[in-house]
Amino acid sequence: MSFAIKDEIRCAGGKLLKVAHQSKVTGTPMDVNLYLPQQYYSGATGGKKIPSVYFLAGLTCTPNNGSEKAFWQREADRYGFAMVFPDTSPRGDAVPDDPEGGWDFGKGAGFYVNATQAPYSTNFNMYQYVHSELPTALAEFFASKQRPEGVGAVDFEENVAISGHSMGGFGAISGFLKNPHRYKSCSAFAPIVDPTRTPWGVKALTNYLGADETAWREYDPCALISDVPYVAGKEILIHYGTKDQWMDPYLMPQRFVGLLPQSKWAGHVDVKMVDGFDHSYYFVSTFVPEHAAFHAKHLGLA
Ligand SMILES: N[C@@H](CCC(=O)N[C@@H](CS)C(=O)NCC(=O)O)C(=O)O
Repeated sequence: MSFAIKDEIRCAGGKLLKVAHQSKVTGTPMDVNLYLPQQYYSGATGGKKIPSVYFLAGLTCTPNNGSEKAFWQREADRYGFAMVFPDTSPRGDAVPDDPEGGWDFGKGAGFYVNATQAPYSTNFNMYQYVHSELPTALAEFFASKQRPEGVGAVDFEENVAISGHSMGGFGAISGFLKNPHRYKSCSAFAPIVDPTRTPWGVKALTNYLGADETAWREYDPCALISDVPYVAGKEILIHYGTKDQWMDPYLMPQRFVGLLPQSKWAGHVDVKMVDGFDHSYYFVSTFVPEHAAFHAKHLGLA
């Protein structure tokens, strides 16, 4: 599968590539931003492939929000990992949107699930897109590219970690717990962890998966943290700001946090409440260095 490189921007010690490709699972063109760190260009990896961190953005976002405002790039250079910033939904005139005209569902709000309900099921297959089609497509594309002498190879499929913000934090945690062998580590900034009981989650899951709540369990962090057996060595790091304007009733971490001590993941999920921070990328960018160090450790870089 081929990607068109729309822009290649010098950034920190590497480059930010804005690319686009035709997705089979969404049936639409998809934009993706990639950050290739300085080690990619210098080849200074000791012969090892450069691992990747996937960052899933929140409601209303495109691949640009995370790559412009989260400041992952210097951290990627520090440890030597690539960043993948996918879009948050399929887009285009043929893609059905929120009939209510809201920004919390439809375009820009794919919730990283595979929709089963018409008319959304044709395009809104963001779970399969992010966790399967995109990594395979990136691996194939980079394998097919002629690498100049000394340029490092990137691992988009095996030595990989996942992170996300808000709706993207939900996508990162649910994707990680549904595939606990696939990602080395998971982190989230202000994630929606109780989607079956909070307005953004209920609206999205009803429309994408139907009114039968048993279908929601497949993606629900509260259900998954209780049901999924612990996998040795895996950890989840989560930050919330105490002044997050969406905390109540949209994010609502209380039930998830309350389930942790009895869960199989007890002791392996670190939820940090940080005083005075809100929901914005000022909050996200402040804690990206801590998340980068966490992922670097799990990716064997630190
Ligand atoms: N109406 C607001 C609310 C949605 C919102 O807060 N989105 C968060 C994620 S849940 C976000 O990252 N917004 C874009 C940004 O801050 O760059 C917006 O359009 O941004």
